[in-house]
Amino acid sequence: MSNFSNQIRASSALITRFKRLREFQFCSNPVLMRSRSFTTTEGHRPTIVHKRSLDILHDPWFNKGTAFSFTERDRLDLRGLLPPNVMSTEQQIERFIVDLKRLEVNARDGPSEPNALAKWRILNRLHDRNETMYYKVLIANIEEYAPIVYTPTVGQVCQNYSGLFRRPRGMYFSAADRGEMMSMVYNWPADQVDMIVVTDGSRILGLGDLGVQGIGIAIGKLDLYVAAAGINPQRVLPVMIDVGTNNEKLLKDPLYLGLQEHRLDGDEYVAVIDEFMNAVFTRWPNVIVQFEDFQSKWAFKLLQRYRCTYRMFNDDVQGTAGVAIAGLLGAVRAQGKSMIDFPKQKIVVAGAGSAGIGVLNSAWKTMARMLGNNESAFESALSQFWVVDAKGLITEEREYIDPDALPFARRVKEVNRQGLREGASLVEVVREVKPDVLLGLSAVGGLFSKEVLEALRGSTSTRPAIFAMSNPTKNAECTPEEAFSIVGDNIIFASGSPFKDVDLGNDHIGHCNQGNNMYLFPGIGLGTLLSGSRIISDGMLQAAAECLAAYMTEKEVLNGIIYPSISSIRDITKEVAAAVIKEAIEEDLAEGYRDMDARELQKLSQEEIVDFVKNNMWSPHYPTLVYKND
Ligand SMILES: NC(=O)C1=CN([C@@H]2O[C@H](COP(=O)(O)OP(=O)(O)OC[C@H]3O[C@@H](n4cnc5c(N)ncnc54)[C@H](O)[C@@H]3O)[C@@H](O)[C@H]2O)C=CC1
Ligand SMILES: CC(=O)C(=O)O
Ligand SMILES: [Mg+2]
Repeated sequence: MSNFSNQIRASSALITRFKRLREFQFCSNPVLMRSRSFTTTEGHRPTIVHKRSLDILHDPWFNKGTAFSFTERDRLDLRGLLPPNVMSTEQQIERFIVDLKRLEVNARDGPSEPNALAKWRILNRLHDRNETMYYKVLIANIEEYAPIVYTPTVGQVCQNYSGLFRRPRGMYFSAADRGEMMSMVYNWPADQVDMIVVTDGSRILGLGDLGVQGIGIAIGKLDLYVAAAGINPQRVLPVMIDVGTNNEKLLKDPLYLGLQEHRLDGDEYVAVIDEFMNAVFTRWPNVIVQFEDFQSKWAFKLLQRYRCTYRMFNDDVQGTAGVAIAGLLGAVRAQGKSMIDFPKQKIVVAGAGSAGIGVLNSAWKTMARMLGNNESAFESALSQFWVVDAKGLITEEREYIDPDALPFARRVKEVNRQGLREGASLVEVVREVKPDVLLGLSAVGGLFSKEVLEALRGSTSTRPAIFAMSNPTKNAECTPEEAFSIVGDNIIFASGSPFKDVDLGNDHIGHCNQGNNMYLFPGIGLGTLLSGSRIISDGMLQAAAECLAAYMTEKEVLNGIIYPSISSIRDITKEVAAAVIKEAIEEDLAEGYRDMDARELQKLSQEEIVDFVKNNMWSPHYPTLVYKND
């Protein structure tokens, strides 16, 4: 034992001497000295920790794994608990990425779905070991790994969650917890929570009711909050409200992790959500709650119920609407027209659920505003939309129309004049209307069939736009290959989940945009947090959408690029957050954040607001740790 200790001490003394020598050489080289400030934790204050030894290694927040320095290992009783070689962060990441990539090399037929799930597993395990490194990897490789932690793979993760579940992440409130939620929220270790993403699992992406397994989508969205908006990962909380499931397969599955009873409904359901909202806002009065993937039946009702009382929004209704508006305005510009021509666009929407109706309402209001914002402007704007759901074209003749879809039901006489009728099929509608835009939020993969796309060739637009926005990939209404090959090279194409650009030959690229609410929700949340607004107003949401629309340059939109690349998501999120703050200030809603009170906020210029946002975005780095026993 003592021999062994002596050996360790001797070799570590040697290593220390070698390191000092290297440090000396390093310090005497001014170029290396400059670059050093980027690679060490110098300049960051130490973090006081109240644990040592294995407790540190098992704590993903403090853990640095093989990157603990020798002095730190001594200080924190870690000596002997880690392999002796001290790695830099860069080395750690390289080792991790090599492991991740090995899967691709080994896969017989190239990257495949099981591969994607395996990547998720590896990333998730990294998250459990070392959160700092996890977010470093995610931020540095966002284009590659957003499709793993978010759509499309997150859909598969939710479908398989019972099997994938390892360490718990987030909180679960169930129908069985009624009356207990107020005390339960205190079981969460963090005294401060900035962002909650909550789902009841009733409509996960386009995959339907996945019950308790829907927690995966809340986790995925919050990963983007950290990576894109720089929300501190110690202050995010994924939440699953398990009120049962109507998915018969899950009800019978012996491995299912949730309540095996049918969903609560009516007043009983609302009482559970009310109790949850009351509990979280009591413990964390400044938290922002994002509702995610609630079935349409409840999405609108809960939004109306809470939006004037709590800091909350519904991402599927409001985030999607903003992203769609930005894309629709981009599509107008891509035709070489001014945005103000938007009210002339003929738009066919397939899908009248939470997402479709959210988009329609927002597009209607945007057109009406451009036309003068009066009664006749609203009336005239309405005539630009044709809505098709599972029963076909919605007209006033329909026996029951969801109240949220009612404004968009076409007059029967009017559609008759157009050669259409109640329940007309999508292909008939496209053929007769000859729309500028065909937008899908139906959750039906392949809905934009060959016939539908052929009908769109008759569009009166110089540059028809196709938005196949349903997720995940297999639920997209069509693929970009289908769209470009059938409708033509000149179209604008966007999809909810990522697809590769299409090679059109002759050095031409058919650009595939990702039209996903990920471009807005992180900025809406961050902007609300930093403004200190108690609610999220329509104006704040509109400002977010306009900011995204204006982000793209004229050259980009003319090339068919209407959304930014995901690699710039941190930058676009910063701009969106600043736009949200500016609007909150203008509407007199901003109450300030920490040292920046409402009056100080009001004095900031546009650039200063952007700097304020930037300075409050968390970035992953290892702080120096110091033990303190109290
Ligand atoms: N790209 C993005 O950012 C977002 C995409 N979505 C996607 O939108 C889809 C729908 O979401 P929700 O509106 O909440 O779902 P939902 O289930 O409430 O609505 C689906 C709608 O599609 C209609 N529909 C079904 N079959 C149809 C058919 N054959 N033809 C035309 N319409 C049909 C239904 O009648 C219903 O109105 C999901 O796949 C979701 O992933 C949702 C939010 C954001
Ligand atoms: C993107 C998203 O929120 C959805 O598909 O539901
Ligand atoms: Mg969603």
